[in-house]
Amino acid sequence: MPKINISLEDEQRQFEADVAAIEKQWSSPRQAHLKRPYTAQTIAALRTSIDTTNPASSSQAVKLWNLLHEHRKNGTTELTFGTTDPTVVTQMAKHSQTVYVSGALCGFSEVSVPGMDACDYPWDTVPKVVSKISKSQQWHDQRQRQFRLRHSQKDRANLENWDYLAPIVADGDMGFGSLTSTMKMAKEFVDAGVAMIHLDDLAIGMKKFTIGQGRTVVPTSEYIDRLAAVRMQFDIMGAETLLLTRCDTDHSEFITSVIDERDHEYVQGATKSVEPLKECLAKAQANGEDLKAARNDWKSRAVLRTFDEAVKDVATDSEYDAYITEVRQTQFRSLTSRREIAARTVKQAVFFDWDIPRSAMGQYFFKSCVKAIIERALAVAPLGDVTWARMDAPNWDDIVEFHTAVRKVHPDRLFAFGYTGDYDFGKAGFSPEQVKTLHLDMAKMGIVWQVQPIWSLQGLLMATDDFAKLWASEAIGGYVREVQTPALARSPMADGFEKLSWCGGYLLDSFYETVAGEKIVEKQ
Ligand SMILES: C[C@](O)(C(=O)O)[C@H](CC(=O)O)C(=O)O
Repeated sequence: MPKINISLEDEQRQFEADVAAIEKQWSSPRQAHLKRPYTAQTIAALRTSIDTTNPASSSQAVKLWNLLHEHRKNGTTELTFGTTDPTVVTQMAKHSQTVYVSGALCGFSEVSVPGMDACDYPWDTVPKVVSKISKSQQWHDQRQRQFRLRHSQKDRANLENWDYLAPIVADGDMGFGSLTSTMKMAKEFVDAGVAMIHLDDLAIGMKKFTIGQGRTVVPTSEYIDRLAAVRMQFDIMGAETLLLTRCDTDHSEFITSVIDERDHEYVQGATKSVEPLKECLAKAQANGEDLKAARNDWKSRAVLRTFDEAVKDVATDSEYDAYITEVRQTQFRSLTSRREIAARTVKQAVFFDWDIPRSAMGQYFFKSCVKAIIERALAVAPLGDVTWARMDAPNWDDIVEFHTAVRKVHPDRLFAFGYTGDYDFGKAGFSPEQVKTLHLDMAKMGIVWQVQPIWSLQGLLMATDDFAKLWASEAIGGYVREVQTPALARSPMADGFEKLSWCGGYLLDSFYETVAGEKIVEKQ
């Protein structure tokens, strides 16, 4: 292997130039809001010798950044939906300016063994789908360009000209493993051409929405580390890729560890001396009892409370006032510090044990509230570009409280919001009129990117069901009437249906013609 032929002085000069370029990028209007826990020197030293600092992901990210800022300025919003299918993406491009690749959808349709959205598929599943979609977008852009440019300038006025290169936003879930898995995933996303990815604070292997138990979050410090790992990977690549800091703390019921005192206010403990939950459930299982009922019975016997609530239960009003006033003098108090204040301000002993309720997997009980979500969102905001507080159910007051509080600290913040498929707006107190203008009302709070992530599960399945029924009952007669005729009627130049344009027939011909040396473009 030959040695690298560079003098020590040149190597140093190159390194200093790299550092200066990184610092310049970090102070640009696109990146100036970001705060890293590392220096440009560290990043410059982590790079390879080959310049990889201009990936397609960067131009797509800047396009998205500009689009979202335009919406923020105008009080409007981008509306998109989730898909994994490149053919669907071509039609979205006419109406939406971004595309969403949902992890839930990938878990159903893009894996060898499908399953519920538990993020248990390989970490490169979603990046691969982004790559597929991005290549397809580029191909549609290429074949449209070629089709247009084979027409005279005058004729082009009547041809469609879609922006197929809609920035792709993708689901990075919780990063799928250790920090290095998260970095690898971020790298694959950038290489795939993604414009923005979101990462959340859920615990790996514990993402559960459906079985009557809430979700599990990781400590704030672990959430921050995850996002810092992604930011570092983007920086190593010199990428402008956007990071959407999603927070899944809303309605989470567990936390994996109490290592970070910022979380202590929300951890629940037993306030009665009962047997550990784990033992109670093991006994119930051995006796063939209903585990859910046993769990609920145990919870009512253990009387789960946060430490502050436990103090309130035993203190007089004036004792509690003295306790909470002192607690609030510092923003994040550890349990030890809280216990110490209670010992001084409250006469009665406070029984509180957060180990008794721990699950067999070691989780602690966690009491979610809007304040906890706000604190987490603020803790990670400097590492990211857009913020999303994911909600299990739409709650207008919570939405307003969250966005108002974060905007107080970051007035220019961009926000995202996902409408989960089974949101029951009526049950959540929304009138039909409110739902009609909800996207606009949210836009006014800076929620500039709004997504229906799993449209495929509701919309596409319904459309497919309808068509399958029609085809089975009316065959080609039904097809001609309901599909072919209206599709062809979208001429002139309905995207995809005229002159084999969508299918790339002309592009294919032009490859053959070009190789054969024929002049195919009538230049004006
Ligand atoms: C956005 C999401 O992460 C997804 O995978 O599409 C899901 C969607 C959903 O559950 O409806 C989520 O919000 O967690």
